[in-house]
Amino acid sequence: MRLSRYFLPVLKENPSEAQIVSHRLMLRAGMIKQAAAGIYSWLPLGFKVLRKLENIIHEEQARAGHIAIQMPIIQSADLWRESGRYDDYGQEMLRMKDRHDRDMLFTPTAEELVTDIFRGHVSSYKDLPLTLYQIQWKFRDEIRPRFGVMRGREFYMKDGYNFDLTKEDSLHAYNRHLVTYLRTYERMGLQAIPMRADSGPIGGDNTHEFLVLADTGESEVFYDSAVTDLTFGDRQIDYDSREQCQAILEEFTSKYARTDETHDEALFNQVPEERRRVARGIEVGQIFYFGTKYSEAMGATVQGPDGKPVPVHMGSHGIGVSRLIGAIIEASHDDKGIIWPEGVTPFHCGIVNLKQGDDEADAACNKIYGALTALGLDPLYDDRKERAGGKFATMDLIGLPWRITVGPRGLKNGVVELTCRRTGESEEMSPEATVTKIA
Ligand SMILES: Nc1ncnc2c1ncn2[C@@H]1O[C@H](COS(=O)(=O)NC(=O)[C@@H](N)CS)[C@@H](O)[C@H]1O
Repeated sequence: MRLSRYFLPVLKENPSEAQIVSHRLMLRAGMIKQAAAGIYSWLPLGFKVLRKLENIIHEEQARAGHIAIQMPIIQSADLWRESGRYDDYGQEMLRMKDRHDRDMLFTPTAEELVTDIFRGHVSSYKDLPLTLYQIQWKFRDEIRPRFGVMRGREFYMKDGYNFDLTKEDSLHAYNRHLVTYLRTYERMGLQAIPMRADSGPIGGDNTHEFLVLADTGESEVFYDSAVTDLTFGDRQIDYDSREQCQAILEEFTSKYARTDETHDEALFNQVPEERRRVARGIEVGQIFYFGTKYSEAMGATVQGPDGKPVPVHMGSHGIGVSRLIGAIIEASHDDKGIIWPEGVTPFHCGIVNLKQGDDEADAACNKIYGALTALGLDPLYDDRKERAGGKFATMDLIGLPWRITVGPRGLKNGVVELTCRRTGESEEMSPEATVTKIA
């Protein structure tokens, strides 16, 4: 992309309404623009990152054999009356009436809707196991939306729902989701620690939240520091193997790690004192097992092996996709701006022309741009007639992992400068060498 033809409305000043660094940087880098309290327009740079996160989530859900669907964002209240949640859900639910005066609502989550889809089409245990998921906008009328996309009212969520014949089968689905989440977050450059949590309005008594440690996190967490040494890496897991998925659950959740809602001081004191940590975290996902809570209420049964109807065992599993962008920035920034992990960066590298309009410099930039694009990499070429300092400041602010700086002086010696955003280190090399180095 050439910056002269892009739409990147960066801000020079820190917006006064931003209280945490991710909110401040998302506004300054021209990623979002507030449309109303807790509701944002996603501008090109932010929207590009959102789609990168979506792609990673779809890949990891497919790897686990979960099937993508798309459910509506406006739902009928009737389904929620069947489960009894229409009244229970409280003021967070945005309710409305259509022109025929029918009660409708803006989906805060979709257990009822997906159960209705299931009960209408699946009737035999032979069709199980089945996990359906979507990545879809949600609305929760938070009393105090704040911190930008971190606690919005309209937000983007991956929500997945598993349907199984027995509790054991459903707990395997739970473990399988834990495995996919560990790999998903690591691919985004994050360490998200699974912690015992409270199930809240979703229900059930078995749930883990995934938290990214951050001083600005809304959740208070208590954990054994040994959990921060755990990494999933590129393990090859057989997602159908109960033993392998159970072993991952035990490896990543046997040490003490809990949110304040489930914290147990006595248990915590059994952790060696030098390993006890109290901190704050950002909840970027949660997985639940809630048995037959919705299937019994809504008559979602299958014919069991003995021919008798069995209400299916279910769980639901969410990832806060828009919140993740804030979490990644909280975990990866410096005083000059964002530092995108390579797996989620909006552009692979920036190209800065120090003398736009100079034939040799322009030709070199176009050549590098063409070579990177031919390799499937996505460069952002700052071809504006702007002084170097302003171009560097923009590149640092938007946080691309690499910057290639091209100027007439360097070219006379056959070199350009390659700078790594994370370390700030620069190295002179030939234009061809920079392409090879960052490909
Ligand atoms: N107000 C909000 N703003 C941004 N992200 C949110 C908000 N509320 C929840 N989330 C994100 O959405 C994730 C899933 O939400 S949840 O309530 O825990 N789970 C569910 O809704 C389940 N139905 C998952 S299918 C949370 O872990 C969090 O990362």
